[in-house]
Amino acid sequence: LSPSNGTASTALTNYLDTQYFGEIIIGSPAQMFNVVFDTGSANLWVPSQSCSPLYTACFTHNRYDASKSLTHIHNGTGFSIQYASGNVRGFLSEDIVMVGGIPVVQVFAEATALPAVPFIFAKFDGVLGMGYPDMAIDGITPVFDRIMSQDVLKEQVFSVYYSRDPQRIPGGQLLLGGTESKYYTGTFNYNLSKCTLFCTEGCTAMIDTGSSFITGPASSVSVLMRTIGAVELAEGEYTVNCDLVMSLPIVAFHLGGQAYPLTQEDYILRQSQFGEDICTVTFRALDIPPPTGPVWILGANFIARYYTKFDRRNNRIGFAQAV
Ligand SMILES: COCCCC[C@@](O)(c1ccccc1-c1ccccc1)[C@@H]1CCCN(C(=O)[C@H]2C[C@@H](N)[C@@H](O)C2)C1
Repeated sequence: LSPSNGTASTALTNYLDTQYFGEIIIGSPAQMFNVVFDTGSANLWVPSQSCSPLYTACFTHNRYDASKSLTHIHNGTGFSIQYASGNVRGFLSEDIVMVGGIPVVQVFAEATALPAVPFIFAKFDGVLGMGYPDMAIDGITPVFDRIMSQDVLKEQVFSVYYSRDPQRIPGGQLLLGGTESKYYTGTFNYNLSKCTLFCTEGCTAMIDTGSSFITGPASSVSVLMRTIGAVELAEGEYTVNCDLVMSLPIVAFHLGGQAYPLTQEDYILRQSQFGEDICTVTFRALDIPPPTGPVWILGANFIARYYTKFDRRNNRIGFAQAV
């Protein structure tokens, strides 16, 4: 926490433009964990020392050891959180959690059942939910809400920078309490709380720092894919011929009356597999049922282009051109 200006910065790692995560500390003495700062959820969990070694994904990640922390407070309540990829189960504990150098006494979950898929592919240990309290399982006050109630931040906001270049250090930044001028140009445009997109049903969008890609209603995504000549490879996953990438159109999202264009650089993920280039389109079809859906989820590749300010004071989201 830089005392001068009431902000707290956490450097993020960018793994292949698909996983962005940063370091937090839990307990005394410090136990370090890499976590995804996820605006699509609102709970903190990390793998537990008491996770059975049968769960490979626990074994290959840092695990919280309550018996080694002098500030650990027992809770023991059961915990389970459901993601699109399956659920994570465990039990609640309480301890000092440090984010960007700010300490909070936090109730979090120790994961004792961590599904191998997808967590054996995770370069991070756990998830720190940055979403609203009404998303929190077991009514636990989220980390950022506890930090805001300490009145140590200059502004009740946090900002996210995701770099587009895996070689760039740092791979991103989470800034609590303000915005980092070196990561954006121009001014912020704010969206209305309920932003509509080009889809006819006037669906909404959510900005999700914990999603790698952009997902949208299957009907709209398939129209978009047909327009750009992409072919469906696996369920909801599309690819294009790498030679045609340069001729792909710009795709713009309209949020709060403002256009947010994405170029092919922003929405094509070029990976080489077995020596040949695969060009994956980073739009995915995902039908989320009402009342939440239909909804577009704008993930990392959108945030990498548009530096995002989550303004909790005014309940709005601001975007500026990312550097
Ligand atoms: C930008 O960094 C993204 C981190 C990767 C996210 C992710 O790609 C992932 C990859 C490998 C291993 C684990 C996880 C992963 C899985 C669960 C939680 C957090 C990370 C997720 C894969 C499944 C679908 N998905 C979500 O539902 C995500 C949606 C989001 N809101 C979360 O709540 C779950 C994204």
